[in-house]
Amino acid sequence: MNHLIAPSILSADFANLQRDVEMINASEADWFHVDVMDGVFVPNISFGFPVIEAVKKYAKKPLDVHLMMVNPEHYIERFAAAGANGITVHYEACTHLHRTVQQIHAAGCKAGVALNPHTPVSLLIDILTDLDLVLIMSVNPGFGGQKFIANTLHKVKELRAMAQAVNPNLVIEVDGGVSVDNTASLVAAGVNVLVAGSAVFAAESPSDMIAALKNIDPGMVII
Ligand SMILES: O=C(CO)[C@H](O)[C@H](O)COP(=O)(O)O
Repeated sequence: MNHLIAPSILSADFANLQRDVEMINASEADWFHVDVMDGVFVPNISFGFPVIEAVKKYAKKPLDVHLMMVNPEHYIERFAAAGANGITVHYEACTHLHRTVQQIHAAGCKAGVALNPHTPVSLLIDILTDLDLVLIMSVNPGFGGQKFIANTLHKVKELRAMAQAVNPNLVIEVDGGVSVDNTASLVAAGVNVLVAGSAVFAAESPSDMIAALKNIDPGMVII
């Protein structure tokens, strides 16, 4: 599949949230990426159900909800009810990851697992067939505007090779420091979904930047 773009509303202007949501609706973006931070799993607090419900009210594209929180299994059904189409939990936050993935599917959502930069992709081998998506964090989660960690490219390639045998339709997503400088390399390595926050919202024209990220040709890059 062609790669998808998921602008992260963490970087949106919350005083003008409806405007930013409508900009994404009208742009070439494919999904909305929604970052939930609890102040425990990550050293930041973002937003919860009311903001997701507000985005859902205007969004015309799927909501990809990334839970950076401990005990996500306590809240799966509420995130689904708030409007999530896909829910991603962290490997590092789930003691019973397989059960939590089943719970996400039972709530009617696509199921994803996120890996922090230090977590090897090989740890997912026994759950890969159950997943719709793996999110490889390319920064330490908690804040937008950080520098892309270059080792992410190796992780993407390794995961794509692992998935080829057991789950060739696995969606690989990357989040953190994504920009026009690394998009082609990431797509060439096997990424399907690029999350971009500050690259989009700090651009002079966010919708033009979304188009630029979307239309990069991975064939131009040798990695
Ligand atoms: O949530 C994040 C980190 O936890 C992401 O980095 C954020 O979604 C994207 O921001 P940016 O593109 O500015 O790195």
